[in-house]
Formats: sequence, structure tokens, C-alpha cells
Amino acid sequence: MTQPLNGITVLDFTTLLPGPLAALMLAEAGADVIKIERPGGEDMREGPPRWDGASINFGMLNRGKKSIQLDLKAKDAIARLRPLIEKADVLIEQFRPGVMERLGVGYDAIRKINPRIVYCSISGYGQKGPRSGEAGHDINYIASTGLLALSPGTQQSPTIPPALIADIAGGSFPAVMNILLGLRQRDLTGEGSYIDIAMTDAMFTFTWHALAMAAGGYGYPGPGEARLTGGSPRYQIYPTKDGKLVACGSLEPKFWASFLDAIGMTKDEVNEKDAEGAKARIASRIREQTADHWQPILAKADCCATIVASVEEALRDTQFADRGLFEHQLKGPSGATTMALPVPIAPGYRAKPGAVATAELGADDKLLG
Ligand SMILES: CC(C)(COP(=O)(O)OP(=O)(O)OC[C@H]1O[C@@H](n2cnc3c(N)ncnc32)[C@H](O)[C@@H]1OP(=O)(O)O)[C@@H](O)C(=O)NCCC(=O)NCCSC(=O)C(=O)O
Repeated sequence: MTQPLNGITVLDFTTLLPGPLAALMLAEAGADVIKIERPGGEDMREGPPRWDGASINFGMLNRGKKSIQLDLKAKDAIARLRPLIEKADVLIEQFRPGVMERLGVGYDAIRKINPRIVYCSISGYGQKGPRSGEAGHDINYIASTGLLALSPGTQQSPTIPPALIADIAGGSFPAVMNILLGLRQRDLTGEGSYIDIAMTDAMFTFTWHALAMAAGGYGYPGPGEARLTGGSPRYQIYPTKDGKLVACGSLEPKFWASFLDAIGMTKDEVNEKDAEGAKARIASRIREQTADHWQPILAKADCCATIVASVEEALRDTQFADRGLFEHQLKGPSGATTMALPVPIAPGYRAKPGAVATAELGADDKLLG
């Protein structure tokens, strides 16, 4: 089976989540990814959750990649890496700006060896600027760009978002997208390029509604005040009698009318001009019944309202399972298998359902010169 990135070699110097996930997506689309780890492995240092005798974090994010261990500070490190640099199409790194240069593998040094390389740096704040050297994690990136402050209750009862938005949507996805652009540009010009991904950049794209409100003269919305951040009864989470939740996204008039009809309420009973009152009245109605009661009613009403599923329940939902997403397997050191992390490469581009891959630290050390 031919995949879009067959024949593309990626050198992956990344750690934690954003870069490893970006490279995993490239691997899933057929690229040959070689991950370079410090001896012993980055993810092995603080005793992360283990499975089958190995780090499950490492396995989940690095399946299907080749793995080499190398002390980049060793005198012969660059010489040993050189054959890989010469044949690589893509390099991804995710250290603090300046680290790769100090190690002797910054863009200028690599470009001299291989001018066709597409070199992608992922960082929090970008390669230049007053904050470029600041350490940070996802929470800091969504905090400093205004995104976190849009959440309901950020003052009274702050909540940690359930997903690493900056890491994945600000780091992994833009990295993959821009690497593909870099490869396309190389097809056109014959030359490689340098890509500076700042996870904070994309967070401003996520504040689009606040920016639109301000541009429209309505002012910047406060925490939970905007239509899609909790301000509207149409876009809300309502608890059921049995401790489950209804996620209501009945924004458009026709869906809102169907939702109210499905729960047995009228527009007159729900005065949207009093948003808090409307939310309370709907909440009290939804709380009268269980999720099992509401689920078929809301599904039949076709009104953009669904029951909030746990991860376990979602995995059992045939809608998702039938797409072959959960059929890829990760094989551990003893040969045991578990479900591999699904990544959003389209069916037809990704490996066939049922593919089994390993992730073994240092398994490919022989690739070094
Ligand atoms: C995550 C960090 C804050 C971690 O900071 P630090 O632990 O201080 O690491 P630095 O990147 O500054 O430096 C790494 C050091 O390791 C050395 N280093 C790295 N790899 C090697 C190998 N293979 N061999 C020898 N030495 C090595 C490198 O030379 C640096 O040393 P010296 O040269 O001696 O300095 C930073 O890496 C960073 O800002 N990265 C970009 C943004 C980012 O990834 N943020 C986290 C997203 S993940 C996330 O939010 C989450 O999962 O949670």
C-alpha cells in the first residue's frame, strides 16, 4: 500500500507531547521517522506510567518510529549523526530556543550539510522576542494569550481544560501542516526551509470569537460570557438526574426550537433575554430525568444535543469504532499488545486498520555512523 509520505525521512529530536505527536502523524502517513533520545530516554526519568515493562507514554507517542539513543553533547555526536542528516527530508526539534545551536545542530549548521531539509522548531513563544527563553507548559501558553481567561469561572472556580490545546492544536497540528507546506515548497524550488512554530501563535486563532466581538464594537467578553463559552442557554452543559450530562449545542433557531420541543418546554417558558434564568429553568427540566431517558429523545429531535460520554463509553460507540480508529496496535517488549493512540490521518492515507507497531528505545542505534 502506498502512503503519501512514503520515502520521506524525518529526524525527530522532540520530547514530551507536541513534537512526538507531530512526528507520529507523519509516521502514520508513511514517513520513516527516526527519534533521537538522550541515553536512557527523556520520558523514562520520572517514573511515568508503565505497561508491559516499558513507558506507556513513550510507546503511545512513538510507535512505528525508529529509535536511537545519543548523547548530543558527546564530541563525536555530530559526526555520528551526519549520515542521517544527509539523507533526512525533515527535522523536528522542540527545545528552548538556542539549545540546538549550542549542540551544533541548529538550522544554519544542518543546512550546510543538507540544504534540502525542512527544519521545524516548536517552542512556546517562538525563536525571538522577550519571552522566547521562558520555560512553559500548555497551561502557561493558554494563560498568557488570553484563551484561558475566557473559560467560565476562571475567577471563582478555575478549571483546567481537559485537553492540551496549545501542545496539540498550537504545536503538533501546525507543525505537521507547515512541514507539508515546506515539502511542497521544496518540490517547487528545490530548497529546504526553516519553520518557527510558536505554540502561543495559534492560541490567538482560538480567541477568534473574542476578537470578533471586540472588532464589532461589543467589547471583549469576560470569563464564560460569550455565546460559546457559557453565556447562552443554547450552548450549555446540563446535568441529568443520574449524574450524567447533556451537552447542548442547539444554536440555530431550528435546532433550538427542536431542543425545547424535545424537552417539553416552550419559548415563552425560556426567556433568553434572561440567560441565567433560562439556563436555570432548562437545568431543572433536564435534571428531572436520566441520561437514558433523554438520549433517544434528543437523538430523534436532531437538535445538536448529546449525552456527555466517558472515554470508555466513546471507545465502545460503533460510530467511532467502525472507522477503524482503534484497531491499530502497540506491541510491548514482551509481545503483548494494546490499543495504539489514534491520530487524525484520513482513512486511505493512514496505515491499514490492524497495523501492529512497536516503540523500543534504542532499537535502531545501529543507524548511527
Ligand atoms: C519544555 C522546556 C521548558 C524544558 O526546559 P528544560 O528542561 O530547561 O530544557 P531545554 O530545552 O532548555 O534544554 C534541554 C537540555 O537538554 C540537553 N539535551 C537534550 N537532548 C540531549 C541529548 N540527546 N543529549 C545530551 N543533551 C541533550 C540540551 O542540550 C539542553 O541542555 P543545555 O544546552 O545545557 O541547556 C523547554 O524545552 C522548552 O521551552 N521547550 C519548547 C516548548 C515546550 O516544549 N514546552 C512544553 C510543551 S509540552 C507540555 O506542555 C506538556 O507535555 O505538559
